[in-house]
Amino acid sequence: MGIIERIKEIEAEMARTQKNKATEYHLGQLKAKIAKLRTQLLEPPKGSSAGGDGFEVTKFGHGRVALIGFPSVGKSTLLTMLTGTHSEAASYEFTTLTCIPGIIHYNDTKIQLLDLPGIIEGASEGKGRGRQVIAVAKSSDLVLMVLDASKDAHKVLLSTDGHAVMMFIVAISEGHRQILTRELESVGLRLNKRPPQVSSFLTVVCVIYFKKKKTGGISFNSTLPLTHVDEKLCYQILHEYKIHNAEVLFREDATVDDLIDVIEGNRKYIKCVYVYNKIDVIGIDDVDKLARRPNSVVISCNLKLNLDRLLSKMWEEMGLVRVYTKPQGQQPDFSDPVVLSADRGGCTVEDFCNHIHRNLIKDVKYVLVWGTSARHYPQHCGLGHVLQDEDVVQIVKKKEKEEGGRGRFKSHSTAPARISDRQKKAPLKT
Ligand SMILES: Nc1nc2c(ncn2[C@@H]2O[C@H](COP(=O)(O)OP(=O)(O)OP(=O)(O)O)[C@@H](O)[C@H]2O)c(=O)[nH]1
Ligand SMILES: [K+]
Ligand SMILES: [Mg+2]
Repeated sequence: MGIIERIKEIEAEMARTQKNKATEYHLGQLKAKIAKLRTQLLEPPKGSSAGGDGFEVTKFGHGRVALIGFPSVGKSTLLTMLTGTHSEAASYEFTTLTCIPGIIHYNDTKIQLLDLPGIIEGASEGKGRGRQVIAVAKSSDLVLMVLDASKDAHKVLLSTDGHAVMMFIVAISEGHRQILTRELESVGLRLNKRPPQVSSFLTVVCVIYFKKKKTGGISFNSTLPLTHVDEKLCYQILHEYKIHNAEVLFREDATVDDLIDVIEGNRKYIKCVYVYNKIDVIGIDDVDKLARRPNSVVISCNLKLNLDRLLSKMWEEMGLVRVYTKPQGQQPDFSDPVVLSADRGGCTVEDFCNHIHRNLIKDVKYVLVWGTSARHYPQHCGLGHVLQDEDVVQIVKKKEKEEGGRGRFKSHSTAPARISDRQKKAPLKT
């Protein structure tokens, strides 16, 4: 039996099983079984070498954004509008068959936008080009889920005397949104969710702390009463993964799914903006409703409506931090920022230095910072200081004397002329 058939069989068993206290453990175990199979499904088939199907696009620029959606919602039209790179658009479904990259130039950064084939229910199991598309989505920093606003049809039934008696709101785009979210979730993508286990050396936000051990059995603890998972269920899930020695600490009232995510460890937490296209063909009241949904932007490619708002929302969600380098005695080059990201690589002075040159860090004495992250201008900062968008940084090296030091970065400072202008925005930002 193939992996997909086994998943289907377990899903059927879960559907048959009534949910109650007695079946809770069994259901948890089945969930873990499915998670394991789905992970297997994503592994590339043995003996196949990647390549040749038009989906391997080299990463370019400061971030990558993928256009995901059902066929004919306007993904290719949008790529052409935002990047100027032509991607074939037509009224028939599956016009696009591969991955088409374009570049958005925004705020002195370059963002790679990827047009992709439409995906449908079953994509994660390989329907259409589903698996390739999902793999590209997983490699992105942001997903734009494109939805067809015109598919949200309202149907009003009138009684004989002309009064509305019943109103159906057939929200097809909402259905599509749920299907796509499910498809992406089933292969380990988590949209707009906080990871249950995040630990970097700076922030430790752990919903579940989980660590495999060599010996000592399983220690299960929680810092608060749990309503979804108990010790027995946790043991059973771990057993399913053949884990017999581990430390598990629940810091929040997490679910079985969260626990499985932590054990699998291959989940990708990714931001998603819902883009409702084709608002030119629906009424203003419906546009208003869609626009009020969380993380959503309404647009029309045909009428070029609200594309600016989409770009600014995209920028906001990507959380890119532009830092301008200021050589001593000179103005920074405001057209050529070092671009950092809190999610990828970090935004500290150390990250900034490593970005310029990997050997630079050992020569740095301190840096001078102008901008919203500084309390006063310029602020002397160490390597751990966290930079913010549009900060200006001058590096002061250890060996340099106050006057006449060698190299690109000399000590002594002149305030950058444009900074006062730029920082007029500062009080708004902090
Ligand atoms: N009314 C309206 N039609 C649009 C808009 N944007 C795109 N379309 C039309 O929608 C159809 C599909 O557009 P595409 O850009 O090919 O859609 P796609 O999502 O790339 O489709 P596939 O590649 O087949 O998945 C075309 O006929 C477009 O002209 C819009 O803003 N309003
Ligand atoms: K199309
Ligand atoms: Mg297309």
